[in-house]
Amino acid sequence: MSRILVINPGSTSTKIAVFNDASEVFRHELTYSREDFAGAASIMDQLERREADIEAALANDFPAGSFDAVVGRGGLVGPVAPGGYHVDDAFLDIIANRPVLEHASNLGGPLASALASRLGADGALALIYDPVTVDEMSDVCRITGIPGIERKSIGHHLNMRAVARKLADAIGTPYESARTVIVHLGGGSTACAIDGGAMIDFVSDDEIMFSAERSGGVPLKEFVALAQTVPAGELKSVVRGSAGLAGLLGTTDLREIEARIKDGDDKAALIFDALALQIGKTIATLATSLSGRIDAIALTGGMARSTDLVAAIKQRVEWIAPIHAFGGEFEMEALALGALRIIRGEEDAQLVTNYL
Ligand SMILES: Nc1ncnc2c1ncn2[C@@H]1O[C@H](COP(=O)(O)OP(=O)(O)O)[C@@H](O)[C@H]1O
Ligand SMILES: CCCC(=O)OP(=O)(O)O
Repeated sequence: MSRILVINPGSTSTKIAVFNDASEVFRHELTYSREDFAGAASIMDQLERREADIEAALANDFPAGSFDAVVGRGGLVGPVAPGGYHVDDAFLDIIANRPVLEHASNLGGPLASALASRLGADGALALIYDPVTVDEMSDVCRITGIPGIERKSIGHHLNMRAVARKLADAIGTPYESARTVIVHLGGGSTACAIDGGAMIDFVSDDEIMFSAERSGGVPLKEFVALAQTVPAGELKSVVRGSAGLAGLLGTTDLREIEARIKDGDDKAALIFDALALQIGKTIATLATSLSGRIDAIALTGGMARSTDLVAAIKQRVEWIAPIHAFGGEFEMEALALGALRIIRGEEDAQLVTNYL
């Protein structure tokens, strides 16, 4: 039996789980407020506190030597192939000194490395799996109208690939030959088109659909004008954090918005309709990348738990292909199963230096 520690750092939480082979035997969520990290100038400054909290949460049940592998969600390391990666010095150097973007998932690798040393058995692996910057985009999908600006494949690859496999099972088509569109709907929303097992096109959280707290795509002329009025340090929060449902309706909680609609709030109803429309437009865009030949579409992430939102999206785009909802995320399971395949030798863990 192999024992695997799974770590998933988010902006306000660290989710941890322990798996004995493929069976989850322990799960815990450590939550944080803004004040907890008030003294942390960068994401990496949160490392010590998060590491100590994970060790404390595991101390009673899992002493030093307990784990064969520690696998983290992460991070913005740069364009790499899908799969598992050793968290080695080169990986840690990139994440600490030149990540693609500041994001909580950058802590996944450093936490996996530190905890494999402290709690791992002899030779325990420190891994990440399907990092946020997996890139399989086809060349034609990268092009924009501005020389030097290319579209990027940055988002929820880990959950999307796990859901794509579930979708393939649900429709009875091998994952490797299914043509699907997968949409992750959460704090940030991203989406991809899959053909031949590869994510050949990818829509990031700043391109089309807005989400709970991110802007999606906006008219550039308006944005350039706005950018001239906002201090440089505050611009990021205009598109990430204070945007989307947070900016439009003052809450990131879709359940609260649905309650407002039931109470007769017309503005909430309009924004909800716009949310479904923008998600539908994202799906239609990716349908074009698959030349319209699509077996099925999957909706996942927290917002895919909303039956009303799923119905509103279906109404817009079910003409493209059947739509399946997989509410929530499957990241912990995906990380554990990826690590297990590596421990069993069914898959090789790679080195980021092979790509970067
Ligand atoms: N049962 C539900 N019904 C409607 N919306 C939900 C439900 N559960 C979660 N959500 C919404 O999903 C969004 C958060 O998605 P999630 O994937 O958990 O986010 P994160 O990106 O932070 O992990 C929020 O807008 C939340 O209100
Ligand atoms: C940075 C890309 C991945 C992402 O947006 O994750 P969250 O929605 O968890 O912030």
